Amino acid sequence: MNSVDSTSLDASNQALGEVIVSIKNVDFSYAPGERQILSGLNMDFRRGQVVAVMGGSGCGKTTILRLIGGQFTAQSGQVLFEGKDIGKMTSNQLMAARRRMGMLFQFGALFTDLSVFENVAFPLREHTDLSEELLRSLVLMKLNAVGLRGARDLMPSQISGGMARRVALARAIALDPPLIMYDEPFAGLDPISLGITARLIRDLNNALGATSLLVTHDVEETFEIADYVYFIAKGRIGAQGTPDELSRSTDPFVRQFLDAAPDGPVPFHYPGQSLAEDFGVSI
Ligand SMILES: Nc1ncnc2c1ncn2[C@@H]1O[C@H](COP(=O)(O)OP(=O)(O)OP(=O)(O)O)[C@@H](O)[C@H]1O
Repeated sequence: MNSVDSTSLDASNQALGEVIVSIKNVDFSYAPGERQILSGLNMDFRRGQVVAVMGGSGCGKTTILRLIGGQFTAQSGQVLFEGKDIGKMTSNQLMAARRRMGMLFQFGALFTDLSVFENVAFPLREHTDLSEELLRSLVLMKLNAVGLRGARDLMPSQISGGMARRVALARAIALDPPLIMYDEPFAGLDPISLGITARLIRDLNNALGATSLLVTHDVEETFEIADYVYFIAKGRIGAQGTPDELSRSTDPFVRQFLDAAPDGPVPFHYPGQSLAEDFGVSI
């Protein structure tokens, strides 16, 4: 189903940065005997790249972030972060690894009782012993990078949703993480804020020399900023390639996403009983 032939992929891979996260043959379900969410999943995330993970609702995109963050462990296979198996780390090693991962969760919730400044300062206060002066400079630099240095003293209730997302972004990069994970960074944003956030994700990634992993449904913005895109289907990779390669793809699965078709290889209905069984009628 892959839209890219493997020979050209191998050749282009050699010119790319080193792999920072590697998912190797991962099988995962949330509990024994429950539905298998991921099966035989393989993915690589390379330094310097913005990589998007897309796919139908409930296909396991957020689960992939949780495996990388070590909140859950795969039943088989490996999730390697900077070459080390996340699933085999001690809690101290895992904490150290997490300090090297910036996370922006769905709707990027801020601490409502802390100012914009203190929200961004929070991870620095938690994880470093920086002097107040140095901390102030770092926070203002991060706020400057997202265009909100002037908003430092405002409370979350005093800023717009788009601004709040940018503060959350500044907080996610406070510790200069080599890996930044975004879960639905564009959810609920108006088109202008959405465009600004997308551009910021790209620009911050370039400025930090980091790797950004983006779980999202917004094809247009994502294809503008991503270097590489994985489409997940049935617990594994349904298609992968650069935005250009995927845009030219004739694969029905890829087309369903790009053309926003309601039904296709990805079914509209979550698996369940038939209509006849639920409504007691023969259809
Ligand atoms: N903690 C959990 N325990 C049990 N099942 C879960 C848990 N979290 C998620 N699931 C199930 O795992 C599947 C994958 O969920 P996940 O959140 O990874 O999907 P997703 O692709 O991110 O979806 P969406 O795009 O709708 O956010 C879903 O069917 C969900 O119901």
